[in-house]
Amino acid sequence: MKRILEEITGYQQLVVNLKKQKMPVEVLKSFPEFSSSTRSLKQAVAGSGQGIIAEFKRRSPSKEAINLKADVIEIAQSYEQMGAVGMSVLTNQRYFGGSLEDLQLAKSVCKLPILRKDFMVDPYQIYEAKAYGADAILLIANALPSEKLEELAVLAHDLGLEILFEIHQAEEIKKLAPKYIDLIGVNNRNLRTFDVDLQQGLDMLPHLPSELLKISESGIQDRESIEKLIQQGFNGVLVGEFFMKQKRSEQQNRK
Ligand SMILES: O=P(O)(O)OC[C@@H](O)[C@@H](O)c1c[nH]c2ccccc12
Repeated sequence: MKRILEEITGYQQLVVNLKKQKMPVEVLKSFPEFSSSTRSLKQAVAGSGQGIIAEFKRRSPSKEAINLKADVIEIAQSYEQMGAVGMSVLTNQRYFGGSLEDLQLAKSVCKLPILRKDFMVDPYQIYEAKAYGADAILLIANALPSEKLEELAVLAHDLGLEILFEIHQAEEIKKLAPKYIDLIGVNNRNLRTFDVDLQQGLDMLPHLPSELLKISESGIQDRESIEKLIQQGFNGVLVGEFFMKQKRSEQQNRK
């Protein structure tokens, strides 16, 4: 599997090409969700003791298959029942087996704020996110130059979308002005090597602005880790594979 970050330049070209085949921004603007108000992920995390953002992903570049037959409707509803404060939906087909339709469905069957999890490289994707019902988008510090991050952040905020700004090293926080950051996502997974280290994320906490909400992302495989991360200062966690595998065994047990 090729390394994701190295592919982002190629990915940028892919989005530009797709855009040509896809609907114009004017059409996206006519989607009902485009003019509806957003649900705040930031407030949901701030208002909860341990803000669990539960992620929907069928596969991943580091693990391949996770839960290929997963049904987004069923999972969105069960995440809500389980007490998650938000849901993250992978819309990337190539690496994660997701789609914008998954996002749209998730939004329509639960009341949770929804994060569009994808590699955002072009303003078109921000319009798309809004049109398909996202309440927040992901921006990865390491993936783009500061000017591009700011351009995407300005547009996202103009459209009423919140921003989860993902970093893997403390100094990356400087790549985007704090006014654009609704939530900081500390990714425990190195996107180049796929190595996961929860302690590295914990060690970053003292170096991050105290007034911003912090989410620990990736590689969280049990309840104890969630508790530890929250106790030590994270405001929330983002968990994908662990929950998706639980759902897969529930599905299998029912058969
Ligand atoms: O499945 P995990 O290990 O719990 O990880 C979830 C989430 O953090 C991960 O999917 C992720 C973190 N940053 C990303 C950037 C793009 C795509 C996916 C991701």
